[in-house]
Amino acid sequence: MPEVKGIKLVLEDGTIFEGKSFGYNKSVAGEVVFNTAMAGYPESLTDPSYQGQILVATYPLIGNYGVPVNDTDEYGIPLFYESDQIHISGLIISDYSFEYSHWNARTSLSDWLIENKVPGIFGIDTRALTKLLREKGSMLGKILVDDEDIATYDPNHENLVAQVSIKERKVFGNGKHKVVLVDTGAKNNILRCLLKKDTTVVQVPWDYDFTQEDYDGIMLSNGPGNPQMCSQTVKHIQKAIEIGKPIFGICLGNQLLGIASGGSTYKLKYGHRAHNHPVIKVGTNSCYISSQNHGYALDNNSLTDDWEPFFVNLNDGSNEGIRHKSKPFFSTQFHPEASSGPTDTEFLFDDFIQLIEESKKISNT
Ligand SMILES: NC(=O)CC[C@H](N)C(=O)O
Repeated sequence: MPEVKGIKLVLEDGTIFEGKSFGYNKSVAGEVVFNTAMAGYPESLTDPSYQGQILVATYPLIGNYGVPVNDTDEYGIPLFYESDQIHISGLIISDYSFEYSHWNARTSLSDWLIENKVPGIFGIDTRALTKLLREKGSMLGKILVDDEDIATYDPNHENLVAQVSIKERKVFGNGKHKVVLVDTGAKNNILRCLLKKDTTVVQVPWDYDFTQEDYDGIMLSNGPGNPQMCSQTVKHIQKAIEIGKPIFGICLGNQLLGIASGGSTYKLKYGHRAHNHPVIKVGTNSCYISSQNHGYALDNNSLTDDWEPFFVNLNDGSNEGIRHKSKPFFSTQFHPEASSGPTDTEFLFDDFIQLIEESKKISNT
């Protein structure tokens, strides 16, 4: 790869951070967001919810464990990645570890970024950058190589879900509960968690009318961008609400279930991207530490009469999930499948299967 004279991050407010390249030397534009997780960069970089975003890792040393081999499980699902490609547009870090060591490392983070044509900058004061993003909110930005300039790009004006969703219906496993996974950018760990529970998972594109399937439950996945862009998925969710079989939504799935039931969303100032967000289960004293990655939130006050907040964020009071007051529908804004992040709320997959079992019993009587 040709050497570059310089590489910099330019924010929409004009702030410039100069650094050194350790990825592919290409200029890109997108939304600049930060994640405070201490580990899990292979999972974050391949999370489809980051489509269109330039990611700032606040943990000061990145790259020390390389990136993993691309082995797959018995269903052909990658064991260590959340999708088949890198979804971030660029990576901004403080210190890059040129040495790496891990039992399953295949290559270095730098080589992986270069293979995938994704730029990376190190030597950035990520503390100063993050403080700025916290004060002013997430900003658009550009990674510029040498003296090049490119147009600004706001990913939230696009239907990013259509870019990352699978194109064809796909079936995994052969278990007793048939779950339709509505893929608006699904992370692989949602599939893995479902398949551990004696399910057959039918993964379908974001705009597919899944109500035509003979299913026991619906899983609404995570996904990138502004939830208001997914009106086609919302239309099908409204049909599924009428049908009445169990529905479980995660992250974008929470926002879409909320919109389908009459609620509204808004953009958070700088979003939640971390492994340590405390959420309280409404009506209890139970607090869970959760993995999160979202820039939008459902407005707790916009929920319609049949719905109530399920979880609330203990840092800022924002919505972290909803549930129907009488029907088997619930969702979370955080990631119970984690990957990476704490697995404390994975029990929600058991709750979902239990709802499926109860609903099957009722329809058999
Ligand atoms: N991880 C997700 O599903 C994110 C949902 C949505 N794109 C947001 O940023 O709020």
